[in-house]
Amino acid sequence: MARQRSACYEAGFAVRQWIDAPRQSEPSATPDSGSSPALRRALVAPPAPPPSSGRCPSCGRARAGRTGSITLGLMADAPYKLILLRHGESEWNAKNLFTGWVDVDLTDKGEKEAVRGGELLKDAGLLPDVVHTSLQKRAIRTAQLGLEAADRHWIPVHRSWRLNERHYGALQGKDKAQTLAEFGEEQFMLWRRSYDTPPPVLKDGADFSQSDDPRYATIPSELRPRTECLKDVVERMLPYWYDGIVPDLLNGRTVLVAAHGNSLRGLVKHLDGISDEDITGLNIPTGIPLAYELDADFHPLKPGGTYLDPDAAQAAIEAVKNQGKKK
Ligand SMILES: O=C(O)[C@@H](CO)OP(=O)(O)O
Repeated sequence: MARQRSACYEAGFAVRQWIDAPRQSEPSATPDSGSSPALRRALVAPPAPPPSSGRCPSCGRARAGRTGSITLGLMADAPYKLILLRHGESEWNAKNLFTGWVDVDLTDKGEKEAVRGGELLKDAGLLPDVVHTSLQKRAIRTAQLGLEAADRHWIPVHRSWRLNERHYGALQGKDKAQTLAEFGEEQFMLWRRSYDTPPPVLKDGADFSQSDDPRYATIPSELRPRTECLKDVVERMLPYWYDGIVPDLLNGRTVLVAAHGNSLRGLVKHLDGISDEDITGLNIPTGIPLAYELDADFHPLKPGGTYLDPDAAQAAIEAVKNQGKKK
């Protein structure tokens, strides 16, 4: 897979600078706050910067450096632990329908996959400290079932529409095999897997539109998707990666992201630096945790991460790939 790290990496560097800066809203720790001298030094004194930290390795621009921030004592060292989990089989996965933002539930099989996902986490000793999900039932329930199985049902939960499945536009509710037969393989694959060709727009108020769904009422109209290609998903997901998830990683938390086939494809593309061409061939299986260890610049130590059940993942990836061909 070709690595491609340009605009996104730049954005990461910019956000890293923001993260490194002192935050107005956090309580300030001062030398008078009653802590031990060693703790006070750790909180207040800037650490000696590592030799390579003066410049961004990608663009050569000067780094901001971590100076005098009260977050210093809270920063954890890499590697950071991140687990990605696609929801278990949904009712519309089972029916082979384009789903997108339609809020369908898990099937019995999907519930079992979610529980198994949690058991895999427990067996691997990879216990999440915090979970991030979309606003969609299939991801929310997968996270709950998986965390119960791992005995981590009590950890903090954060949800964002930015982790939602890709909005499938006017294809939402359509049968994949019929769509393939009607439009031909080339058009079908362009809509389904190309990086930058969205399906036709789904008009507000049409069947399977979410225009009146109260959970999306606070998204400004111009940001609310009516169709999306993967590029659109990456663009709306990355702000949440940087603002919602990266701070948890920096604080040393093991982070579980329970989301969807295409929002996770977008995140994997970003993490692994996969090119726009190569991402068309990447499919994510339902219910099998994908674990990453990330270095200080949030690059995977092992490209592609590690599926906790690699054999099952391989079989499930093939099944996702061939979905349109199902009769
Ligand atoms: O229909 C959908 O929303 C997605 C995920 O189930 O399908 P695909 O894998 O075809 O992108």
